[in-house]
Amino acid sequence: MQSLSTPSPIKSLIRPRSRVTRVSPNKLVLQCIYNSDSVSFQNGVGLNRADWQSSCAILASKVVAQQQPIDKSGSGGDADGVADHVAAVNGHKTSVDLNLVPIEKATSNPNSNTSIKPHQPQKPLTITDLCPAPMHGSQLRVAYQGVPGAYSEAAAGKAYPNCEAIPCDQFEVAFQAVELWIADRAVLPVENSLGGSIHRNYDLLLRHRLHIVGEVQLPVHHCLLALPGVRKEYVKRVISHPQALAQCELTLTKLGLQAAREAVDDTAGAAEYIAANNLRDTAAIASARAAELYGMQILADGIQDDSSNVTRFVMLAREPIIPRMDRPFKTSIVFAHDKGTSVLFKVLSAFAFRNISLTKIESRPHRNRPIRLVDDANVGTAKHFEYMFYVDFEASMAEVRAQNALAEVQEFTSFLRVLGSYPMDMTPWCPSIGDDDEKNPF
Ligand SMILES: O=C(O)C(=O)Cc1ccccc1
Repeated sequence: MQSLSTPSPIKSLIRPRSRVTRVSPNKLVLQCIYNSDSVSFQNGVGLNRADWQSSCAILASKVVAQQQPIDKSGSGGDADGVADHVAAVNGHKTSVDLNLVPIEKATSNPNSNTSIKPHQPQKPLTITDLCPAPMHGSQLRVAYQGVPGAYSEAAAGKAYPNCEAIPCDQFEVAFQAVELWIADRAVLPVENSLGGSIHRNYDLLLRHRLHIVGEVQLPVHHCLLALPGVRKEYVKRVISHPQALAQCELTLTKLGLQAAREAVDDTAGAAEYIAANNLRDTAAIASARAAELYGMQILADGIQDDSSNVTRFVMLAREPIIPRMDRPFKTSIVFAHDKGTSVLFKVLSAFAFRNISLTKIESRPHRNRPIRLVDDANVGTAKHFEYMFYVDFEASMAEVRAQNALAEVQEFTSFLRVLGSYPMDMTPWCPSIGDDDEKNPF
């Protein structure tokens, strides 16, 4: 049975040396003059793009805050202070003076010198000026890791209906595709309700300067796939993404499969590999769509160990979205601290005292400084592992309480970055098909 023709995934891309900047004619050009940091750039050239985009978020938060009642609780955080809070948090330790100048109308002659006119009084900015009209996914190109039939592809379709999903052979490639303007967004799994966090993507979030602009929670329904005619007894090997293998471990054992488990890059890729190589002793854990795409039969359906198996994906973009307060928002941050006692307690209390709920705390090795040695003449040298801490909390950066909490956290951390402030996925979901009691008698 021939597999359907499917686009081949983007292979590794050359890591960009300089960030590609492309400003569309109607896009405002930020002329950001940073004081004390002595960092300045004109027309979006000079400072790296991510800092420029953070400035957009700063400006946007300032604009949004000016539309919100100012917090009179004495906890500070007036509208004027908003840019400083968010500026400090995004790594700009000084206040930012933003002058917005509209660029010249694009002329027909590309070589004409469309120099920026001196600043003249312009009509007041509105949110629409800073928030390009959503494209509702109709023209969006969305990079994901895997091949067609992967759950990441399904997540891309849930996040951006009618988008053009672009398969990439590695998570890193999906990041680079967005940075190189090959894609407009990337959708990547970050955690699963059974298998836990996908650490690779937490590390990549720190290494790259993309912004989290949304999340989708996707119920994952695993199937055991094999070539037509293959019986379960013939299977000597089961291959799939490590997360999928972990999510189906108990069920595979209960199915009596005496087969070796082998991890591959993605679930649908496992099915494609079996079909392409006509492997009659190998089965894949993948989606029903992968079975259809690669001409495979479903030996067992709904084999995840728990019917409420959900994977959380995040959507990444080159620019942050404007934090709002009209719907439930979540904010993701990453921080590190040098030394000092009970720093973690202080960080958590900065949120607790403002009644902000945390939904996630994840620690990852501090790649640049994995171990800190603390000498004590009396008892020798203590070796402290150094960590980066990722925290998700349920508040929008447009809220004064969130800005104040981060301003406080920034006081006792050596590094703090806002990965994104974005709408929570509130879509109802039904657990995967299957009788939960029968599968989970414990
Ligand atoms: O391999 C895939 O299909 C992915 O998209 C990664 C993944 C694997 C298992 C559960 C959720 C996402």
